Amino acid sequence: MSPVSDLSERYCYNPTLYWNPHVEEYFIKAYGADHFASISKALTHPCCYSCIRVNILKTTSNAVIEKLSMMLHETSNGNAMNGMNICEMEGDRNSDMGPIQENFTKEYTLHYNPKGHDKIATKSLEDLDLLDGCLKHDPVFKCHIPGLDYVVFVRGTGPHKVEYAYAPDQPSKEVIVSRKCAESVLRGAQVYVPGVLACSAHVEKGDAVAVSVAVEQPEPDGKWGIGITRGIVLHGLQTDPHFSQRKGLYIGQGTTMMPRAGIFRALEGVAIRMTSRVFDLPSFNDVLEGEIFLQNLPSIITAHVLDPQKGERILDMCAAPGGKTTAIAMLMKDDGEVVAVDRSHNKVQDIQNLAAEMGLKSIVAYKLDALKAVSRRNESNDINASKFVEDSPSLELLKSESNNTNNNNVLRKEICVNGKANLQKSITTANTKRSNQRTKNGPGKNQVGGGRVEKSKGFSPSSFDRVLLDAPCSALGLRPRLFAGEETLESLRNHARYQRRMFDQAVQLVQAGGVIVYSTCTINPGENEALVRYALDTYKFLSLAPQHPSVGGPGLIGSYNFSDGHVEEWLRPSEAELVQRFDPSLVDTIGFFIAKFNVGSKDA
Ligand SMILES: C[S@@+](CC[C@H](N)C(=O)[O-])C[C@H]1O[C@@H](n2cnc3c(N)ncnc32)[C@H](O)[C@@H]1O
Repeated sequence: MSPVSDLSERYCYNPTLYWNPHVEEYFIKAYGADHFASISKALTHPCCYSCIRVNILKTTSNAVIEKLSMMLHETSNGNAMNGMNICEMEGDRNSDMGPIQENFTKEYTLHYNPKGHDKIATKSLEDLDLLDGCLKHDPVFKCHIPGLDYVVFVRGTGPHKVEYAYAPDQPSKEVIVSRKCAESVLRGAQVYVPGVLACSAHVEKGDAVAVSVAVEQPEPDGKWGIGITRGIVLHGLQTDPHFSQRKGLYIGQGTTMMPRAGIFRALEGVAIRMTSRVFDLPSFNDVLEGEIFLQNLPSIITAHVLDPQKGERILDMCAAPGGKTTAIAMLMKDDGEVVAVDRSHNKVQDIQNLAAEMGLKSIVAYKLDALKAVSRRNESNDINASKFVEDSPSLELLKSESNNTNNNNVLRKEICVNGKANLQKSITTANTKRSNQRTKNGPGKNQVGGGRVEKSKGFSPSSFDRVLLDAPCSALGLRPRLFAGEETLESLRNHARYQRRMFDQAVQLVQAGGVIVYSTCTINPGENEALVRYALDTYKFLSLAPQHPSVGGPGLIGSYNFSDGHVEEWLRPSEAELVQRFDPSLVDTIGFFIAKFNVGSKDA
């Protein structure tokens, strides 16, 4: 093999997804080897569209489309919008994924699949002609599904062949980034300082560098590891860490924003600005903040299917970072109460911060284990918050703080999020002192992200109109994914077990006549259907919602796997119409599952 073709094989993007061997065996049995190989392949690529939820309480889809189009227009005049390049809109898909993407926009096949993979119908999608037209002419366009016109798509391109600036006679300047960093870069992000693991010697600010990713490899002890000490020098030699394994794991080329030493000394900041990417997707970091939210389409649909109404009390059981919570509050026009719980303190803060950024006041967030979401009899506290995890100054005090410090925004955010009756608590002298201190000095570092989180002891039975259980899962369907080896058969089984127990809590908390939506993201075959069957068998007053009026079609029950251009409807093929409306390439999660239950009389 000539050195040049050797290099072109090396400097390309053609990853193999590693699985735990038992899990791989299990999936191959379930899907068949070819189908599973195509799922694996599709997982390593990002969806070629970015999906944006417009905050219609602050702006309109048309205004967002106009602003984004203007930004893209500036891009075509040479000013990059976070890396998006409108000139490449027609794309130069390589043979790897190109045909799949083509299939997605033209046709898909429906399967009814209660047990096996019996194909029942193949349909061409007339709706998609319209969509196809949009894609060709408009890089930014509104979702055509009735009722979802607050969703906007921005088209990206890829995979592209990147011309790495390597000179065959000398080692190229290179950077290795972490897997998490690479997954973000594939979705449009820049390379930030903490993501850089290794770098060539003598790299200066402004150098062109080839960017590759270190993916976990099997180690002799049977575990997975990357075997790189951060800061290590790359020499462009076979002896470099991961030299041979990095073949086919190049995600683009970029320009260093600081010299090598700076990259490993700095705590934050952009280390490399990507100039050529394998996938060209826009990054929305700092773009129209508060007006738009980047969110996968199935997540948006989940909140939509819950169909929350103004004035209602809604529970979001595993809520962080708050994507669906904020979607629910927006659909309720911020009128009512959205109770968002998560078991992680920091993640509850994320919910609070997001709610504040989006200007939503109807959201209250608590730290709570969803497995204990129903309060015990003598602890019933539908004031809910039992105590603050961190100090909790009164609403009035927070207001005065916000007027007196330089970090008004952050504090105002906290007031917005926590500004409910239950915040009006007595405060201790110590709290007052600390708060006064903050008033004087401004909030400390810990407060900047929103330092107060309330703990809940749970909620009274039948105290919610609707409950969303966005159950924790393997998240195996999220794209792009460069490593899947951490999931074991045991962990897959555990997810299923916990989901059931959480569902039991949801059933107790929702009132008769209410709604439960169960959603999860996994490619684990049969798992989601098993929960639905368990729910219907155990709770006779539950029924699968036959219809979702605001979407204008039959209910959204089932999952769609589009790895090879096929959508699979698992439970109710007669209700597949809504899925038909999707262009599966716009669905950026493989195997997302949503089931909506109507709650009848619990006495029955
Ligand atoms: C799939 S994510 C939820 C995503 C979220 N619904 C959204 O749309 O932004 C799962 C979340 O469940 C939380 N979680 C896991 N186990 C939990 C438990 N026992 N109680 C409460 N939250 C839990 C995790 O901390 C994680 O934030």
